[in-house]
Amino acid sequence: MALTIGIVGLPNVGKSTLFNALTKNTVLAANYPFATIEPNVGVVDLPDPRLGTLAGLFSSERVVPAAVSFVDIAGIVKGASEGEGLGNQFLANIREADAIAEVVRGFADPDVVHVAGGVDPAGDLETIGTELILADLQTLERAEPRVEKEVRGKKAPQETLDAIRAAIAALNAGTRLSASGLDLAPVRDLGLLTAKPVLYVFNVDEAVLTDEGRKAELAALVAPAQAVFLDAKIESELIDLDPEDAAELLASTGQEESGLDQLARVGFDTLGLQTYLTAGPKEARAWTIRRGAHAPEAAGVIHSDFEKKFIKAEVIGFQDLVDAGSVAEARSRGRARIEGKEYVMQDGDVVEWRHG
Ligand SMILES: Nc1ncnc2c1ncn2[C@@H]1O[C@H](COP(=O)(O)OP(=O)(O)OP(=O)(O)O)[C@@H](O)[C@H]1O
Ligand SMILES: [Mg+2]
Repeated sequence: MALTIGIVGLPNVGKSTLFNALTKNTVLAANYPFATIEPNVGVVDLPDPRLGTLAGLFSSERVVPAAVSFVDIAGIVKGASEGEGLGNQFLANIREADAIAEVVRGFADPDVVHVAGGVDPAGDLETIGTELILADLQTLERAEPRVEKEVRGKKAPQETLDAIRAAIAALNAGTRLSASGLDLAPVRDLGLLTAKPVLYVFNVDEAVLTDEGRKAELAALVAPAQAVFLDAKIESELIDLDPEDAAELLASTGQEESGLDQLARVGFDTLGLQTYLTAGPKEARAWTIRRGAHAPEAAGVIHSDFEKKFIKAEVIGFQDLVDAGSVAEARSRGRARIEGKEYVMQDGDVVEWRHG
């Protein structure tokens, strides 16, 4: 499952700095608005310390973590839907994304220009929220006459047209589609942006990172969506440090976990995803599945035949395996379970599939 997160936000708020830190790439992060024009795509490994442990137990040659790809696009300004700034055509680059990470500026540095005049997280959230709604309205209003014609020609079901009209009404009332309660399945192909889950990344400085009250205020602006607080500039320094120095730098800003690890974790959570693990002499590997997925669906992530010809699975909880020290010992302790089609996967299950 290629999980893709599209990064949006105003110009000059630190999207590319964050993207660089995520991907250890060096895309142009520059102190002027609209530094990014072409979209950048980077694939990031989801950090998972369990894989190293598994690789040790199985003497695996390599470790293959789950991956998340991030897409960094140009900044969006107020009026983008009417062509302000660089317009909103760049949003097309994230139509395929599974989720959106919205970067909001919370850092003060007066040397970094803010396109709307001053640091104003609430105002920025409003601006981007509105532009995403307007972008979806454009998409839907363009689709409506085409689908209407298709319905007349019996090439599309009436239900698609109804869904388009209901979505237009919700957006005109200022409601994001994900909060509209509408069944959006008939319009899935349109890649509507406000239908995607969003998480918010507040790009802040040390003053905010160490101020629990301020963080609570910012989190409240986006609740019930999740908020991650990080300093994109520090994150980009962290990735060049060895683990000890990195931990020290983090601790000095009052954090236990790097912002990037937080982002990966919260991103998975927002999307309702989890991972299960496989291990052998070749590789120890994490696989991305939906929370609540049954065993055959999880097997299908490796190969569609595993799902079609699913028979059963041998499942050992990660901690049980570590405690036992080997699969053989876990079996003799009765910790290796044989599970069938109805089994609901748990995060960190170590699995061996049996298929026909
Ligand atoms: N937490 C931070 N504290 C201070 N400065 C920061 C922070 N994060 C980013 N910056 C600075 O802000 C400037 C803009 O960053 P960046 O180029 O990443 O923004 P962007 O959102 O990608 O902009 P654009 O939309 O123009 O591509 C850079 O000079 C960067 O170093
Ligand atoms: Mg940029």
